[in-house]
Amino acid sequence: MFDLPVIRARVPASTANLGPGFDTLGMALNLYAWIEMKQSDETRFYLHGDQLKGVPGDKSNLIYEVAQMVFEEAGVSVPELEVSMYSDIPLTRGLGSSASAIVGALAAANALIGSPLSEARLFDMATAIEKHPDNVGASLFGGIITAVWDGIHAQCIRLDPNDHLEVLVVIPEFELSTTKARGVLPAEIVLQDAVYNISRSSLLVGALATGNFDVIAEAMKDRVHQPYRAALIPGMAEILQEAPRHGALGAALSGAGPTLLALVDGRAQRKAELERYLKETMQRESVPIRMMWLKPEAQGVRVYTGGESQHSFLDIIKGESVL
Ligand SMILES: Nc1ncnc2c1ncn2[C@@H]1O[C@H](COP(=O)(O)OP(=O)(O)O)[C@@H](O)[C@H]1O
Ligand SMILES: N[C@@H](CCOP(=O)(O)O)C(=O)O
Repeated sequence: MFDLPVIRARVPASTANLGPGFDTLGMALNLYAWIEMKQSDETRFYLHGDQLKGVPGDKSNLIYEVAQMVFEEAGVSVPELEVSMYSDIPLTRGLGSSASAIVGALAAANALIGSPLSEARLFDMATAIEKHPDNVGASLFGGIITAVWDGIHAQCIRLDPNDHLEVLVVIPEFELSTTKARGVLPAEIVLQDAVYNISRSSLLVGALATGNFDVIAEAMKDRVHQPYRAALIPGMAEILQEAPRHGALGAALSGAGPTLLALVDGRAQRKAELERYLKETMQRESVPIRMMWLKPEAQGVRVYTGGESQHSFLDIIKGESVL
């Protein structure tokens, strides 16, 4: 019965939209979740680290549910699983924790049964579960992706991130679910706003593809979702407008928020100024935050197929070489 291998997967966090690319642009970040999955006689979850507090440790866990979708699709039965997980990706903050769980579960479950499903099929399934392709595409393929979904199939083009691109994230100490942040959006937008966003989103893809950073401040502006979501995040409207004056290439809400993100040219000398500006602005708004310098992650989900190890799961992920 227990003839299936032990699967370990490392999945990157992601930031979606990058301003104007609502539900289409995504970028993987060098912040990760790790999942170990194996067949078991009884379903058990081992959830490690501060970021997974409150996540269910039974069959209602998203990872178990998504893994079962893979088995069903492939026509195999693996009803009981042992899942260990550690994550550095904060939950419900706009850094793609749900996408990382979905992509990690899809990739691990598929590998567990010998990878019968193609990457393209996993992308379709991930998008159908998450409902938009931006985060899941970035976690699956890494780099920067520009994606479309027709309700059945997802397609994307992946760009290698420019080596000089760095990302400063400002993570408020409160949760904002994607469902709530989508609930404040209007059902329809006017033509001028559509043109405003299409032109900037296209410019941004061009800028990121060519390394022409000069246009990024303009290219990250948005009229489709951020103006509506700004009411949910004190300090956001000011930061999006002013961050370029303090050393950012441009700034945006990360995904559905509440995290704010500044793109930065790593060669610039104004990182301390930007940090100070962001900290002071959020302090003035009485919003506790933490800040993190990140880089775009070129690699998407990485899957390791192995056997039982004499090392503990946490030791294994700390020293990735023994994966
Ligand atoms: N490892 C996980 N296991 C189970 N559920 C998870 C996991 N990670 C995230 N989730 C689910 O995803 C939700 C957060 O998703 P969402 O509101 O889209 O925010 P985020 O921007 O972090 O993706 C959590 O409240 C939880 O229900
Ligand atoms: N395009 C989506 C992205 C949601 O990202 P998340 O990381 O907040 O889940 C949206 O803007 O609603």
